[in-house]
Amino acid sequence: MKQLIAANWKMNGHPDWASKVRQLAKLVPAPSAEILICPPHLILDTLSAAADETSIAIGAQDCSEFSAGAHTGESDAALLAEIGASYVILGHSERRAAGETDARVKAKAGRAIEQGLRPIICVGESLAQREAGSAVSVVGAQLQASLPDGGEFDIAYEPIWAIGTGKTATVTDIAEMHTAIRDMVGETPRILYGGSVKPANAQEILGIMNVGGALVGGASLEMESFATIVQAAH
Ligand SMILES: O=C[C@H](O)COP(=O)(O)O
Repeated sequence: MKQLIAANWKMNGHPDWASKVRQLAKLVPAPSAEILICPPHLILDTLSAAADETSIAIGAQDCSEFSAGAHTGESDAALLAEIGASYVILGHSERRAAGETDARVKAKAGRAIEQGLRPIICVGESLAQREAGSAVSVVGAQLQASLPDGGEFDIAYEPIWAIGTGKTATVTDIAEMHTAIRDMVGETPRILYGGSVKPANAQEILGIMNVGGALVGGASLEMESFATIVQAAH
């Protein structure tokens, strides 16, 4: 399977940013990796229209575990798929910090798969957990409790202390964790790395064994920078 280079725009964007999708398509007309942009839900349909006839996929940043109904403020997976999403990020640490549980991530993943979305399930340890030597067991427990029972999905390993901080995990840390995750989940899911991925370190990170792509935050907001990361994939 191709590596997946995913942009998580978080709460950044504007309908005008459709132009960024067109710019990216021009910068990387024949990418060797799969490209995904996950914009805020409010502009997902606009971005999806801009991505039409390009090889860029559009994804959501979360979805509800419920079907349509009395769930104020939630995003229905069926509707996200309808307006152009093919992926959904689930269990990002910024949502886990706001109370998202493993059980809820698992329920959301089940619902997403049912509606034709491919979940990217995020896991990762805090700095305190890494320093205590429990990074692998923390991530293992998250995986056990939050992965769906079937269907196709990807995993993103994002050490919390490396997100938006400019600190990247070392090659050894990434290799050890990705190998541990691979041993836990088997051959199928891609295992993306996320946490301060940027043009300067992308090639090295994407070359590590068992790294199936990258989930990029800050460096995905400018298309020149994101395109360089896409070009570093294999
Ligand atoms: O979802 C993306 C991650 O949170 C990484 O963000 P970052 O590249 O800004 O560190």
